[in-house]
Amino acid sequence: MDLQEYADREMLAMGLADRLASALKNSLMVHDHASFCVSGGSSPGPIFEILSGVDLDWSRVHVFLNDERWVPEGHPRSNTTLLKTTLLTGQAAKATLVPMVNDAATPEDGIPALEPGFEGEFPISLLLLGMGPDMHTASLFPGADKLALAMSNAAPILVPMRAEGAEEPRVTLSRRVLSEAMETHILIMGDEKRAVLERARKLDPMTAPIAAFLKDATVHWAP
Ligand SMILES: O=C1O[C@H](COP(=O)(O)O)[C@@H](O)[C@H](O)[C@H]1O
Repeated sequence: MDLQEYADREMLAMGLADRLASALKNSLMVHDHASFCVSGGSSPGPIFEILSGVDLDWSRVHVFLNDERWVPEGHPRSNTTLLKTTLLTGQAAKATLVPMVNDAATPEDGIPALEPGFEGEFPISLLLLGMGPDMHTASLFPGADKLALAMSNAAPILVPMRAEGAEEPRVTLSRRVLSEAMETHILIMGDEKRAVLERARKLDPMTAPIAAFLKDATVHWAP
């Protein structure tokens, strides 16, 4: 694991946005499109806002989430709404969004129509992950009902997930497709998450799902 520390959150947002933009440009030099898989939640908004103004060929970038909360678009907890309002505006409005939610009643009902949208997106060119204070990443929550399936080598692309720590049913990309990404960055902020990450490094991925991604990742942290 490579750790990149920043003096504050503003420096982190600028530094990480710059790293992600460079990685996308490099990927577009050698591939017809870049698949950019991003986290949701409360942390990445400022990075997305900076990235949305970067001049690159967004028309060749396919953007999708690590995971989604099974809520309608426009809901305050919708990761898709976060993406649409912070990243997919300005220059980046030309990017293609691969949907991770639809109007089916449950993730189980919705997944069959969503999975074909991911054809041609793997391996992921550039992966941005977050981490919750319970060591979950994407919607790979410790103790979740389908965690064993989602962490297995035989996992499908998308896995429905329910967990005590999650407020609503979720859909998540499986560990298999996330861990094959060409380049991985992890965003964490605050002393609590830093301490949690240090603990996670010593644990197995079924207890600390973020541990499955640390080996080849760059972790970006600010107080
Ligand atoms: O629920 C989620 O949580 C994690 C961490 O989010 P944060 O609010 O603590 O930054 C996020 O990476 C994931 O995409 C999201 O669905």
